[in-house]
Amino acid sequence: GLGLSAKKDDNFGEWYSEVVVSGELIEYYDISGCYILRPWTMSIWEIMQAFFDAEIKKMKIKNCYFPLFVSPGVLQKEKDHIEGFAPEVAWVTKSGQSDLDVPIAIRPTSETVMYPYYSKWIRGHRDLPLKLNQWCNVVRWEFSNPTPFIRSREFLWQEGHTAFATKEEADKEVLEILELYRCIYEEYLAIPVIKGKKSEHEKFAGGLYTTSVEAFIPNTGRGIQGATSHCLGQNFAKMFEINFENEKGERTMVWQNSWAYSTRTVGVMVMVHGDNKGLVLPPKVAAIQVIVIPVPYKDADTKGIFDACDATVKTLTESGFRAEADFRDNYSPGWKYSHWEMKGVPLRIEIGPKDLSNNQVRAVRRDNSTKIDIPMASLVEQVKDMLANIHQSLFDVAKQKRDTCIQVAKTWDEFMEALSHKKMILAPWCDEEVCCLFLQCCMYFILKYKMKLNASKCTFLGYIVNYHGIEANSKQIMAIMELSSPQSAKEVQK
Ligand SMILES: O=C(C[C@H]1NCCC[C@H]1O)Cn1cnc2c(c1=O)CCCC2
Ligand SMILES: [Mg+2]
Repeated sequence: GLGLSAKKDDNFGEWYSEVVVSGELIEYYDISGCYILRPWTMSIWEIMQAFFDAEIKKMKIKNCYFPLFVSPGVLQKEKDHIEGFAPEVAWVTKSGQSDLDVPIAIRPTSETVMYPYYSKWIRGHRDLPLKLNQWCNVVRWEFSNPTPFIRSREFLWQEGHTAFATKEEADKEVLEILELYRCIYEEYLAIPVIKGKKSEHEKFAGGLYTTSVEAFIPNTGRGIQGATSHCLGQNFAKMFEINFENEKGERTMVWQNSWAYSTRTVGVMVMVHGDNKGLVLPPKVAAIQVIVIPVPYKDADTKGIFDACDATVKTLTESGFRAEADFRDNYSPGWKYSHWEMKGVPLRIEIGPKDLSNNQVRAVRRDNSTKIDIPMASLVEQVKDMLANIHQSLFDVAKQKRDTCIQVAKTWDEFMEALSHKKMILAPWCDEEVCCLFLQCCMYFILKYKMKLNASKCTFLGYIVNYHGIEANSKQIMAIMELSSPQSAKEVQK
């Protein structure tokens, strides 16, 4: 088909909705907030899953699978955290023509599904640590504007649920998992993230403390939560009576963690790296890293060109790269260039009559369109370098864009100034209830006044940056503004 009609910097929302479809990641579905994940998405998801699954297996975390359905009794068990979310819970009330006598909830997350069984399975200290994870879908009947990958009514994720005898073990694992999430974003998706601890107000209500990796979307000037790793303390152990007899024979409650990342990762990758020609896939997660296009010339040696393409794919595949050739005879080379650019394939190799006679190929980078001629003899070496370069360059560009959006604010006026310019604000943060509440109110009126809209919710995430070094020299806090909807961010910009 033709190129994108919306430009990324002119109409970000439009551009995003279009590029996820044109790039063949998503097909829209007739139920609002639900999307079809096409193979181009699943291949990205599976590459990340393979990494994360291998890493948690090294940590002796085992996969399991709990039912999709939650009985109402247990769901209400966790009072303070569930009631804030209740409207989002989807229920099954009928089977066929007949009503169920008791409606059944569909899991929005699995604490209440799993923990009654943790209580049953954990008796003595020898049953600890109990460390389980599941790869599954969850359903949350969101009301604010649905966005593919970022906010949908059903999504895929992994959810880890672990139980330990001591707080020290739990605290340690929270950060080990957070590091894996940083790795997914920075080493696989080439997206810089900030590790942080959420404010009391923003943490998971059922937990003790929440850590997360926060990404930044330059086009909206907003932070976005990338993944979370919570220490639940003994809150759920108290509620679900998950206790054990320790070495001294005392009955004591377990210390728990829960952690997740989801298909939201794919949406963040599209938003950060995509451009007006389409998707730009970081090489580590590209199902096809190198696409080889034959450029036959009317009377040129077409067979020779095709054979050279085959040989190129074979050599690259044998060297561990994901390479394919596009031999379709019903599309022109030019059409194929645009098609594979739209799908974000990191590297294109063209082989025409000249390349053939010079025993070389023409390589074109998707991220910055630079072209180089590569002698067949050094094909593998140079493709390896180019793909590594593309990853690093995608990361550096994203980091530079984010860092230029970080503004230090030490006074209220500086804060306001930065806020109105779609900045990510680095400000001192005391996390005192009063101060936080005051800030919340001010933010609400600012947004309301500025936007003459009823700002549905503005989330002010205070962060204690646990970065090495920063914590040593000051309690500087990364405060990340996440407005609840893109249009409100645009309004603030005006
Ligand atoms: O899901 C979590 C916490 C935790 N769940 C397990 C994985 C890690 C982390 O996401 C928070 N949460 C978010 N959203 C909802 C709920 C909820 O508990 C409960 C019901 C409705 C929607
Ligand atoms: Mg939610």
